[in-house]
Amino acid sequence: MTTGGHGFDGVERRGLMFVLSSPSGAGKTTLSRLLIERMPGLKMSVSATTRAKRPGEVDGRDYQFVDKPSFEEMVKQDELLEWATVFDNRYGTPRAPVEAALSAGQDVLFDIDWQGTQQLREKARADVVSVFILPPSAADLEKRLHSRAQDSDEVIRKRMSRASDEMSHWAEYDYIVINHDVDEAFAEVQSILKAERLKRERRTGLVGFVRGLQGQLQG
Ligand SMILES: Nc1ncnc2c1ncn2[C@@H]1O[C@H](COP(=O)(O)OP(=O)(O)OP(=O)(O)O)[C@@H](O)[C@H]1O
Ligand SMILES: Nc1nc2c(ncn2[C@@H]2O[C@H](COP(=O)(O)O)[C@@H](O)[C@H]2O)c(=O)[nH]1
Repeated sequence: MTTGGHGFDGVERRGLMFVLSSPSGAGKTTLSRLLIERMPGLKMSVSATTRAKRPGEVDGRDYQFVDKPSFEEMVKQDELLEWATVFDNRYGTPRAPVEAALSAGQDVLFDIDWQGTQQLREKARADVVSVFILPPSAADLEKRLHSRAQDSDEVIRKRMSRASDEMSHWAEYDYIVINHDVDEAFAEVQSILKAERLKRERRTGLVGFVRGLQGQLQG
């Protein structure tokens, strides 16, 4: 995968893929929206899904809503960077917008499950930074799913019964954030992104930058 661009301090670096996963309702969407609003240079990956649109969701903004045959065609044409079946629906990451953003020097934010994260890691280990969001308690998780008021009791029951399964993958992630309070969890996730942007190994322009500094010192 081609990644490239400039850091905010003018030093070239490879773009990164910033992944948030969690059991349903722990707060990925909330934190993703804040990150996109407040972190320049970060672009949201809009997934394709076969699930029904929730009230208030907008096609192309929240998801690309597609039917099953269209999803299968995307898989067949290798248009998805990763895909998985989650809660009986298909979800996948369209490849082209991610590659375009990374090539343009942007970082890309993903709200995807553990299966998708594993697939991204297999494709681009060095460029994936993964964060697992945990709820403070099971009771809070259930309360959040109800307070979102967008899923039926049956759907919420299904999501609660899958939460333990999803959570069993926590140790595969680079960072773990417990979302007690949105502002605190946001500050933690933001710090992770800021620090990862400064990692030496993805700052491809550092050698030249330091040589330039040394030249100035000698000259
Ligand atoms: N720290 C928090 N305290 C209280 N409520 C929260 C907190 N974080 C998120 N919420 C609320 O919990 C609900 C679920 O959050 P959100 O939709 O962000 O979860 P999610 O992880 O994206 O879920 P899904 O995987 O189902 O898309 C929302 O109503 C959101 O406003
Ligand atoms: N592997 C992928 N998982 C995805 C993708 N887009 C979303 N998701 C995950 O699905 C569940 C349910 O989402 P919801 O919007 O129906 O509540 C959640 O865990 C998402 O992270 C994707 O492209 N690939």
